[in-house]
Amino acid sequence: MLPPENVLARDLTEWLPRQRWFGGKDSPIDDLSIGTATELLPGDPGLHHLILDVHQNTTTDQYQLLLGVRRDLPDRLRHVEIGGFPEGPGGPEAHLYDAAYDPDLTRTLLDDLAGEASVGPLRFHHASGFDIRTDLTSLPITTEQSNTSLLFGDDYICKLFRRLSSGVNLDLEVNLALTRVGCTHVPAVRGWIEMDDGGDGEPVTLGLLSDYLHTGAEGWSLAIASVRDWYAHTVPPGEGEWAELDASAAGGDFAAEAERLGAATAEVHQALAEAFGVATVRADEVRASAARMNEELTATCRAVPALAPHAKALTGAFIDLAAQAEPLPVQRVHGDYHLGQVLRTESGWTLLDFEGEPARTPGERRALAHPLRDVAGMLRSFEYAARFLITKSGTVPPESGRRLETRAHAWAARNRAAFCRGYAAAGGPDPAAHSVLLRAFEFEKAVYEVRYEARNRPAWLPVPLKSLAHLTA
Ligand SMILES: Nc1ncnc2c1ncn2[C@@H]1O[C@H](COP(=O)(O)OP(=O)(O)O)[C@@H](O)[C@H]1O
Ligand SMILES: O=P(O)(O)O[C@H]1O[C@H](CO)[C@@H](O[C@H]2O[C@H](CO)[C@@H](O)[C@H](O)[C@H]2O)[C@H](O)[C@H]1O
Repeated sequence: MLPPENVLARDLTEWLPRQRWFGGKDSPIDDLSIGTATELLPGDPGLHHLILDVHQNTTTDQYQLLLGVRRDLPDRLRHVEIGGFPEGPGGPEAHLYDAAYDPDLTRTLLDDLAGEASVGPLRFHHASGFDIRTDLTSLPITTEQSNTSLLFGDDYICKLFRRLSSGVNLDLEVNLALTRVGCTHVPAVRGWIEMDDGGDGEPVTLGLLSDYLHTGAEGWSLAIASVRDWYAHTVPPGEGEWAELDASAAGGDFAAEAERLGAATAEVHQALAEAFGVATVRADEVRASAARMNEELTATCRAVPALAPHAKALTGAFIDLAAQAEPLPVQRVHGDYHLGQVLRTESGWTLLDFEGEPARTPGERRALAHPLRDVAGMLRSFEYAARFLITKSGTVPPESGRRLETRAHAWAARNRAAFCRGYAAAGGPDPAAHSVLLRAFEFEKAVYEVRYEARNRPAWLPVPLKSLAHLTA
């Protein structure tokens, strides 16, 4: 049983803005209502699937929540408690909580996927001919995420999309299409959950079950380990400045991996072109894109004044793009490409999360783009990795800021070059031959990052700002 809608809506309005994956943190919630409520498991504990309609300013976003209801809430679930009902002097009789963290309830998802269940408006599917194991216990992963993913044993990862959009989810669509054309750089899709109608006749994807690559190491962690080694690599007495050190001599050099990652990226771009086709944008459309990049810059400077000192240099890159505009080939791309979206397994690099940037509209995320847009995303990520330790921790050697900055720059430059080399050698458009386009894409992404960090992780804001200070100097 659920509490009255107004009580539930009140509790959720208070709880939602504190969630990492909530995309509307920069303005208050004007109204919240329950779009659909579907009972997936009756009893105590009980499981309900909710779609929340969240109204902010002039927009309404839909979020998905698995709501658990228990009479007694064990301590292990206290941190995900949302509220309780009915309210009374003796405390609530039942507790409401985020059921993604409750393995007693999430096993229902595997049962429903295995059985291709239909429950109310929810449809569960498995990949044709694949038998889903149902004897696995879930564990939520703890990385920085826009969605919530559950590990089922060592076998599967189930991504539950938090903010929903109408139509087939990009991640599902792209993964299925890449698998169809034989691309081995994505994990196999084993099942998905969708809802009949998002209000406009289109289905809405709610979840995606894929093979869990349990031997994989995240690109971000590998890169950070390499940067740490690079900072710890000390100069033998009397042998000069850090800047003169040979980065290849430091333990944990990442350049060979960066090069292989560049090659895998080019192969995925070719597979995306094969699966979805290639189009051409006219020169005037490229000029319009450059103008949009600049408008975004202006708006972001207004929202985050710390960006303003870099505005002139950024505008210069967008003006150069407009001035040299020519027709460009465009295709489906990753759209939010960074080191947290790639896993190194024993057989090579795997790409994850084709959903595009969470702060963009569904239309913007699906838009075709020149493949160097993804290359620019990864170059930004090398900048982030190089500067993360300087900005975020006090554990780096006690050297002066200038020397650390020099060292950060050397790591980023080495890995940027290796990635681009691998990308071009594997048949991608040569980044060196498109420097104006690449710079504009990189600055566009940096502007997005400044806004993203200001909204979601203010403590990270100095990371893109410091890198911009360097790139625009
Ligand atoms: N198939 C997989 N195998 C192993 N780990 C995965 C897999 N898919 C995702 N992950 C891990 O989960 C993290 C978040 O996944 P991602 O799809 O990027 O979620 P989000 O859209 O919420 O950012 C990844 O950075 C990776 O560490
Ligand atoms: O992975 P998501 O699809 O949720 O992407 C969003 O969050 C990312 C951070 O988790 C953010 O990426 C930025 O930070 C990364 C380090 O954490 C860095 O490697 C990226 O280069 C940087 O852009 C991403 O921009 C955002 O859309």
